[in-house]
Amino acid sequence: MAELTKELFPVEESQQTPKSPPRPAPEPTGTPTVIVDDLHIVYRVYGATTDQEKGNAANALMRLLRRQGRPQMKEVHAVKGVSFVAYHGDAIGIVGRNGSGKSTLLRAIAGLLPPHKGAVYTDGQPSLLGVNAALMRELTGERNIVLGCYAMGMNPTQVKQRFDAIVDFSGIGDFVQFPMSTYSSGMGARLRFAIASAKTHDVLLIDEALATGDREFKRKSQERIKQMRAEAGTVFLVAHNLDVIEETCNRVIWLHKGKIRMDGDPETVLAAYNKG
Ligand SMILES: Nc1ncnc2c1ncn2[C@@H]1O[C@H](COP(=O)(O)OP(=O)(O)OP(=O)(O)O)[C@@H](O)[C@H]1O
Repeated sequence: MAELTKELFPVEESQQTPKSPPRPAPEPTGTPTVIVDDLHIVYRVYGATTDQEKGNAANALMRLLRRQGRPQMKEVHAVKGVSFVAYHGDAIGIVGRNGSGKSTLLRAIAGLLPPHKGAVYTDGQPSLLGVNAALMRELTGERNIVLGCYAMGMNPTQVKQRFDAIVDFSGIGDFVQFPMSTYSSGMGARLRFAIASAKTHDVLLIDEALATGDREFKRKSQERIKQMRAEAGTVFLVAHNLDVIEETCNRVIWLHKGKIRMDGDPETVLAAYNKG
């Protein structure tokens, strides 16, 4: 998740505007699965300092004294009036600079963040698969597979049926018997993806999950995403690696400072994004 100081690489507005007018989003291909209607997400950060308060001893002392009273509150307007409709079979890549609101949008679609204004409607249960997805580090891979499958609504017979395939797909081998705290970040990400993709999801939200796997795992996971699309779910994918998005998605949404700058086919949107 990004931090407050994310806007590290601002560029001129004029540089970011695509030369050709944005193409409309692709024609609907199925029934709507996710409707995002004028969505606004605002974070409230307590104890934040203002610009005038930074940087000297007197201000630091004042801050210390003020903390005895009510903490200061700062609002971060992370998503600003985003609207779109996603359909069955869509794999939508979300691109944008650091801090543009990609992870926030995914978390809002997953129902983890309440809208400040507007609404998200989903047909079916959205599942968010992020690099920090909730597996338990102190438990073994085996235990996490079993608990993860139960958490996704499988019964014991289904868990037994899928267990070996999950271990195979993750490629972690004998490490499955060790606590996840002994895994590298890539191994953890692979296991998370293997568990989450063992089930057909109505709406699967993937946040950078492919970024840490090696080349072979990336190839396998792209195949799996294609398969999930074919099984009529909707996939959202946030990744900084644009090749992954180009190869996996049929549609791309470009977020800029919390707003949609472009929504359309990958070729057009990524070309404009790369120029920006
Ligand atoms: N928990 C939070 N509390 C306060 N502000 C937050 C929080 N999470 C994100 N933000 C702010 O919201 C804005 C959007 O952040 P977000 O993480 O959604 O962007 P992102 O596009 O996913 O960034 P990145 O590419 O770096 O992951 C940023 O200004 C960020 O600082």
